[in-house]
Amino acid sequence: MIMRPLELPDVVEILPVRRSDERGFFSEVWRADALESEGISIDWVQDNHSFSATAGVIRGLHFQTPPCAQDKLVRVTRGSIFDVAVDIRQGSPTFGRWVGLVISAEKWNQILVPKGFAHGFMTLEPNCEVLYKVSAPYAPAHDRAIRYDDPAIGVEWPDVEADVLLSQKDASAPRLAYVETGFVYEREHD
Ligand SMILES: Cc1cn([C@H]2C[C@H](O)[C@@H](COP(=O)(O)OP(=O)(O)O[C@H]3O[C@@H](C)C(=O)[C@@H](O)[C@H]3O)O2)c(=O)[nH]c1=O
Repeated sequence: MIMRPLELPDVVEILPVRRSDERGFFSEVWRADALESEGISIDWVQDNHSFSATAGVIRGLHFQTPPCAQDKLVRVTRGSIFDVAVDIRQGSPTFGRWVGLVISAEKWNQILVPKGFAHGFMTLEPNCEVLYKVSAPYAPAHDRAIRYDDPAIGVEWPDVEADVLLSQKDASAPRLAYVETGFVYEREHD
């Protein structure tokens, strides 16, 4: 597995190796011991799978508040998405900043979005299947959404020449300034 840090510290792109032969391919998509040697140790407790039928579907920006916060490891087995993580840790030097990258079945890459970040994605084509692991179970009372187009965050969503399609929850989500995220930035020890 190749690890590639992104512009926001702690958000990481992971590139699993794909071993191909005449039958197809085999790939280790998560391996605790390999990631532990990179300083990443996470106990996953739930696997999610979502399907979006059209291009332009936006899900997000979502997170669960502490103590039900979730790390997420996201990958795509069909189609492609523009995936976004936003730093929502109060006091963080990068609070409110976002990072985005294309995750696709073709690239076979993954993004690790840690606790303290809101997460969302836009489908870049029809029929996208997104799979992700989370480190805490779904807790509806702690589930929060932030507006995908909050100007204070300024995510540059790609132009996919399709109407944006949102859930009702996401269409009425508040801006980050009005959300109590519950995350406080902890400076790393020297
Ligand atoms: C997230 C979740 C939803 N649900 C239910 C609630 C609802 O009836 C239905 C759809 O839920 P949502 O509209 O919240 O689904 P969706 O908008 O796809 O939410 C997801 O978006 C991405 C960006 C994330 O990061 C995820 O953590 C999650 O928040 O599924 C579960 O049963 N378990 C879960 O873990």
